[in-house]
Amino acid sequence: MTAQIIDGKSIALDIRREVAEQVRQRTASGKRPPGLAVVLVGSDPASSVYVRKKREACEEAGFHAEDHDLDPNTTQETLNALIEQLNEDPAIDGILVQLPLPDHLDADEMLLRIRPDKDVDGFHPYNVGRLCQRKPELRPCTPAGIIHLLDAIGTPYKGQHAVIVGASNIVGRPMTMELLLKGTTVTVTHRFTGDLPRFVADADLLIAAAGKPGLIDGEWVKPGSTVIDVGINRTESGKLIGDVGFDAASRRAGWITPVPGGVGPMTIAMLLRNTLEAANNHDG
Ligand SMILES: Nc1nc(=O)c2c([nH]1)NC[C@@H]1CN(c3ccc(C(=O)N[C@@H](CCC(=O)O)C(=O)O)cc3)C=[N+]21
Repeated sequence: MTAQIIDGKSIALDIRREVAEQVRQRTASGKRPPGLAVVLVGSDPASSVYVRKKREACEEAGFHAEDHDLDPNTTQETLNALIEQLNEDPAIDGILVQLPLPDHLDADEMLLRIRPDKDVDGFHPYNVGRLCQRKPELRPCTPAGIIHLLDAIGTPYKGQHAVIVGASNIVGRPMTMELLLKGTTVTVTHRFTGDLPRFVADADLLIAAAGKPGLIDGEWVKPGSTVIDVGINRTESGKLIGDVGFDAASRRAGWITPVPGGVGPMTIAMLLRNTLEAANNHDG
């Protein structure tokens, strides 16, 4: 068996075109364009690449995009003051503070200060809680993007066993809630799970989000299953690879996402969607 490739890049482009069209309609009817503020503290090279991609996507969609590049030594007080200013700014619908923050800054403290209706990452405790309550408002971008991909291939969800590898706040935990909402049976594995191969072998849906290159041997994958690889790891030669051994996995799976060109572009498409949604909510 050879898995069919889930073309996240192309599905993401469709969404971006759709968002751009809706932005055109908004502005044609006299409304302001959606506004996104992207805050980057320091200059971690990987973060800079992602932030640049987000900013480019915003411009292409016709958003008002603001860059706030802060010094790596920025204090919590300065960051708090910037968030306060963006919370009050009527031209800004979404605030994204790129993670991870430098070690001296507290991300949880920062997230609490973002107005929940501007929290386009879906990381504020209010939005986390609403998703857990089964009443999602702004939803985390990567899990929402994965659900979009799974819907696109006609995933039946109910009666399926999803195994999520990695329990992070940005992917594993919200992904668990999204799949529960769909009626899937969910197992979350993490660094203390023994016998990972046993769980992987039972997964109809495998969501690999550990951020460890090649953690999952493709030979463990259940035949005919769907494999979603969220890992983005750069090898010494500069190549991007996921958490799953792609070649062996694609001989066994029914569907598989590539890295790059799978989940990554969907994350950005969902960020644009969330920002448009926030803008629509802000107009009344
Ligand atoms: N507050 C916050 N929100 C985030 O959404 C957030 C974050 N912090 N910190 C870092 C992670 C990572 N992330 C990615 C977005 C796009 C690609 C992406 O477009 N990847 C391309 C290739 C990228 C490349 O060439 O390096 C792909 O997979 O095809 C990847 C990763 C968002 N994140």
